[in-house]
Amino acid sequence: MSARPPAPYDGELSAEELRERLVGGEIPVAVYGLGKMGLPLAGVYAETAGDVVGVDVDPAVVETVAEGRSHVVGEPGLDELVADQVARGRLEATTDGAAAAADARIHAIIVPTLVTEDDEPDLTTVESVLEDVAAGLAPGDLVIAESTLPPGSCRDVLYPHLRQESGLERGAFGLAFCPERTSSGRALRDIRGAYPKVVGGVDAASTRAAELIYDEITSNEVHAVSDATTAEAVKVFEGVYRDVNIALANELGRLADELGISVREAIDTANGIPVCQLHEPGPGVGGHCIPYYPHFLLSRFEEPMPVMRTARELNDAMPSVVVDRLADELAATGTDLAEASVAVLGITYRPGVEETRASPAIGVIEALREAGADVAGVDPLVDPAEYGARPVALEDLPDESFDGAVVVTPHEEFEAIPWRDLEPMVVVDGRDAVDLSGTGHRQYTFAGSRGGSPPAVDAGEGDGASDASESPEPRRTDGGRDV
Ligand SMILES: NC(=O)c1ccc[n+]([C@@H]2O[C@H](COP(=O)([O-])OP(=O)(O)OC[C@H]3O[C@@H](n4cnc5c(N)ncnc54)[C@H](O)[C@@H]3O)[C@@H](O)[C@H]2O)c1
Ligand SMILES: CC(=O)N[C@@H]1[C@@H](OP(=O)(O)OP(=O)(O)OC[C@H]2O[C@@H](n3ccc(=O)[nH]c3=O)[C@H](O)[C@@H]2O)O[C@H](CO)[C@@H](O)[C@@H]1O
Repeated sequence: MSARPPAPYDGELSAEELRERLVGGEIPVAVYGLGKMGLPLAGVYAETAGDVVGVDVDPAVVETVAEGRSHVVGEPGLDELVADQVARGRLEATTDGAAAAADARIHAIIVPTLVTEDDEPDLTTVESVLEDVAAGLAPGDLVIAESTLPPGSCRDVLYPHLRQESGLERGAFGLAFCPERTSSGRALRDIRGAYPKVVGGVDAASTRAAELIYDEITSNEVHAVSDATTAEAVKVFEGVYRDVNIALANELGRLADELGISVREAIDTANGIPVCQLHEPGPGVGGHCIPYYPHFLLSRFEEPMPVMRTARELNDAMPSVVVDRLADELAATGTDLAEASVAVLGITYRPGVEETRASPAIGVIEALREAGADVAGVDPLVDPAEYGARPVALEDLPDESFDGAVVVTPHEEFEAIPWRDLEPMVVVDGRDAVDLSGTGHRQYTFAGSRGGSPPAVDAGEGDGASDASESPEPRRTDGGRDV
């Protein structure tokens, strides 16, 4: 039986030896999860370490990668990287996680960590990967968790689970939390070094091993923190910061009508000093990062967290806020929302990203249907029918006649919408993404436009000139739900 490859954790290798073995392809790596983040990560590990097996439970994903193709859309450079690394035998793919674990010495976990219907962190997917890893774990191995986790998970869940299932003693293998600070659409750039890489181990040897490995992966610095829990907190804090600040922007955006200004213009101007970094108002917060991370704290600890809780509730209410604005604007034209036909433009949570988890469009569709409206959906990446909206192809929009539209996620394909050819309607633009001046449509831009127009500008006026004295009656600003 051939000797096992060098061990990254047990300290037998000096720092220099570990680096040499890693870049020399002598330390096999398994990456569990080949999704929007996992496939780019596996590709970068392959270009660095040269002996990588990607594991995924989806046979279609594995088949695609094994053929040297990427199933992830909208990631510059990923198609070429996967094709090159697979062709050179540096990257393989399998559904057999236990077999991959038996051969690997580094085990990187990057599968989804979501929340249950009760907003409890859901680690079942991570735990299913732990079963595979434990089946092949050997003394000296290093396990790296990249999936975002509630603080304390490596110490209290992952490490005990791995010890119990593998039968290995404490100190026989390493575990470090090394969060993915990556955004869809720029994953390779981020993983290769856009930001410092944070690493934190369950013990000093785990931190050391992770530090040495990521020093080869990233061109940026590697920031070793005190322990795994600190590293887990860093990642969750980044997300919570964003959720709370988006909520603040949304709360300010809702004031635009009563202020009679463009809050977006005011935010852009206020952000002209470093101490102020207000975020973008919008129709809500989607994706499987930001809406979930606050629950990794809210559900786990006794200390009251009113700011995070209120921010989450406020962001969750935003789809109803924009639908209320549509109802008001339609009423101003004599149309009852309950009798209206409405197109929802953009179902995914961000432009160009094929992801609908927690997308604000889902809340907008639900609120429109609850109001009795006839709801259509337009999206180049997903089928609106799967989200309760009648699918309409972008090119068929001129053949339709809607009373209203809500711009939720402005895919770049929407720049081709021939607004002048569409029947006049009320358009609620949640992202300040369209300029309908002179088109005959009645536009309401949530929080106003960057150009300085307040939210409600009749297309006929064109320049949006108005002041508070002309602003409409103060509106109910909580989406019909007391926040
Ligand atoms: N997407 C982002 O912007 C982002 C950014 C930073 C961090 N993250 C973290 O990375 C995690 C993964 O994100 P993603 O966007 O790659 O998710 P994704 O949904 O795109 O991909 C997850 C992949 O894991 C596979 N999978 C599920 N269960 C598995 C199992 N037991 N074994 C092996 N594979 C399994 C799925 O088939 C899928 O291909 C997130 O939950 C988050 O914690 C995501
Ligand atoms: C490494 C990692 O975990 N990366 C995550 C990833 O997050 P993500 O891909 O989930 O995308 P986000 O950009 O956070 O957007 C989430 C939702 O919030 C809406 N939004 C956003 C900003 C704003 O000012 N106003 C808003 O309304 C937006 O429309 C969307 O629905 O990248 C972010 C950096 O881009 C990171 O910070 C974030 O940790």
